[in-house]
Amino acid sequence: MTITVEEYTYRYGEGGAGVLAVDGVSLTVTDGEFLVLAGANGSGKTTLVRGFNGLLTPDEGSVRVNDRPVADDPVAARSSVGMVFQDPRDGFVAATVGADVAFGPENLGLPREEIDRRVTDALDAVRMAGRDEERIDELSGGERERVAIAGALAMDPDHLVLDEPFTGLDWAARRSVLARLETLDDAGVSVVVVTHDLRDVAALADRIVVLADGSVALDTADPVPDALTALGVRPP
Ligand SMILES: Nc1ncnc2c1ncn2[C@@H]1O[C@H](COP(=O)(O)OP(=O)(O)OP(=O)(O)O)[C@@H](O)[C@H]1O
Repeated sequence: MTITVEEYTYRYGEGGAGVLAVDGVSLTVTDGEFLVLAGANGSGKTTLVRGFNGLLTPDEGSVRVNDRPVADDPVAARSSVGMVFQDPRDGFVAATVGADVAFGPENLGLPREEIDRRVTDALDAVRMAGRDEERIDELSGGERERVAIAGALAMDPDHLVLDEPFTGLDWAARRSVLARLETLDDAGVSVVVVTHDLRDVAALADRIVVLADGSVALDTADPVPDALTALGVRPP
């Protein structure tokens, strides 16, 4: 179970004429690996991870998920790679918390009891237990982010990618989500967390990859604080 990125290059703009956002990145995320992808604003982190499940198609290079090219089977990639973005305002498909988290598992055609079990479990992990009936448009920003994380957890993906997941989360929710990520990681799920602040995740990370100007500037299990600072990343 791996995500394999080879020479991923992506340019924004009509026909790829604009900004070169990611410039030939190669990266493998293995089974049960906890990878932190860091880098200053605009270094290409989001553009890179959006290719992991086919939300973006690279102009050059390729992404394979579990040895299958994403371009050949984007539907398989989307169920295998769970993805959560910061400020998931437009990402909700239902009006209430429980219905939204249940939507993914329902589409997998799972039995009702299994769906209910996953929804309960995922809401518990983000400290939203018992709030199934609440309307998403009446939640705070951090609560909405927690629902989005629960939605990804309920899919039970092989890989979980979280783009700036902790920014809006209070300390209790943050600790709870981190504990769940650790459990999943121990169970063999690979976890990719995008951040420019390593304090929350340094203890869990197996490896830290730092992007600068769309390229890999650092790929290490044991980063030197000065090297991180120089790349615009706050050390743990
Ligand atoms: N929709 C877009 N249209 C044009 N350029 C874009 C678009 N999205 C991102 N870019 C540019 O691509 C580059 C990489 O952006 P990206 O969002 O991948 O960086 P990031 O590392 O995730 O940044 P941040 O830490 O701010 O989230 C930046 O120069 C950015 O201005």
